[in-house]
Order: sequence, then C-alpha cells, then structure tokens
Amino acid sequence: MTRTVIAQGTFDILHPGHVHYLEEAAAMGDELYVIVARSTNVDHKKAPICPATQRRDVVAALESVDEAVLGHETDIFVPIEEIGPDVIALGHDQHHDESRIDTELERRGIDCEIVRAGAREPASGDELFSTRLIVDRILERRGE
Ligand SMILES: Cc1cc2nc3c(=O)[nH]c(=O)nc-3n(C[C@H](O)[C@H](O)[C@H](O)COP(=O)(O)O)c2cc1C
Ligand SMILES: Nc1ncnc2c1ncn2[C@@H]1O[C@H](COP(=O)(O)OP(=O)(O)OP(=O)(O)O)[C@@H](O)[C@H]1O
Repeated sequence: MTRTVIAQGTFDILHPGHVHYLEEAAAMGDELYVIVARSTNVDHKKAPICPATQRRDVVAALESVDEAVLGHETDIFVPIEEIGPDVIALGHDQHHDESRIDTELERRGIDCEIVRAGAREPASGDELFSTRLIVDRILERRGE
C-alpha cells in the first residue's frame, strides 16, 4: 500500500531549508506531492518574486519530489481531496494551525495524519536558509 505524503509552501527562491523540509517530508512515506502556493494565496508575508509556474518547476526537479502541482486558487483543500494523502507534512515554522486543518479534514471525510517537519540546522557562515533573508541581501548588495 503506497503511503502518500503532501508538502506545501511558496518555495520562492529555493534554498537548503526547502530541500531539507522536502527530504524530511519524502521520508514520511513512499511518494511526495508538493503543492506550490499561488502568489495570491501568500498573504502572510511579502508576495513571491517568481511566478507559481516557475516555483513549481524548480520544486518538481528535486530528487525527493515525485510531483509538484500548482495550488488551487481559492480552496486549499481541493488538491488534498484530489491526491488523498496519508500524511500532510507541515514545515517547521509554517503558520498553519494543525487543529484547524484537522477539523476541516474531518469535515471533508479525509483521513490523513499531520506531521510537522524539523528545521534545517542553522546556516553556517554567510549561508541563507530563508527566502526573505536572500531577498534582503539582494536589496542590500544591489544598493536599493
Ligand atoms: C494542507 C494545505 C493545503 C494547501 N493547499 C494550497 C492550495 O491548494 N493552493 C495554494 O495556493 N496554497 C495552498 N497551500 C499553501 C498555503 O496557501 C500557504 O500559502 C503556504 O502554506 C505558504 O506557506 P509558507 O509561508 O511556508 O510558504 C496549502 C497549505 C496547506 C497547509
Ligand atoms: N531553514 C529551513 N529549515 C527547514 N524548513 C524550512 C526552512 N526554510 C523553509 N522551510 C520550509 O519550507 C517550506 C516553504 O517555506 P517558504 O516557501 O515560506 O520559504 P521560506 O524560506 O521560509 O520563506 P520566507 O523566508 O520568505 O518566510 C515551509 O514549510 C518552511 O517551513
């Protein structure tokens, strides 16, 4: 019986933190689907720089990822219903409330575990494991 895992996020400018999260998510099952957030749904921080199609394509190229899909425009549970995962892997710092997701999964009759992944060990030297920090450094170095 194949154990299907779903991971999700913005994945704007890919970095080792993303790779770590997706490798951890992949290790939770046999196949990993990644839902890439639509730019319009990223409302809890600055909008992504790269379009969703580009962000999906880069995530899809990662070895740990079996399939990357564009998220639904308005109902984030549609891809969950379509894929029917055994596990939803949340990122170590993702703002989602597990109990709220759990309640909605139950309401929709979706039987699926929610597991939070761990953080990548802190960056060493001048490595940046955060899209926001990468953008900040670009602005700083390019003199904006
Ligand atoms: C269970 C689940 C399903 C999601 N499905 C979608 C979706 O269908 N469409 C979408 O645009 N975003 C989807 N998202 C992503 C959220 O919209 C949110 O933007 C994303 O979690 C951003 O997290 P980040 O700040 O870690 O990048 C989903 C998130 C979760 C937890
Ligand atoms: N350093 C990290 N260690 C482990 N997981 C990470 C790390 N950075 C991001 N992730 C995970 O990758 C997923 C997508 O995160 P997101 O696209 O928001 O990247 P981000 O670098 O955290 O963005 P930002 O820095 O702009 O908030 C989330 O589940 C997040 O928890």
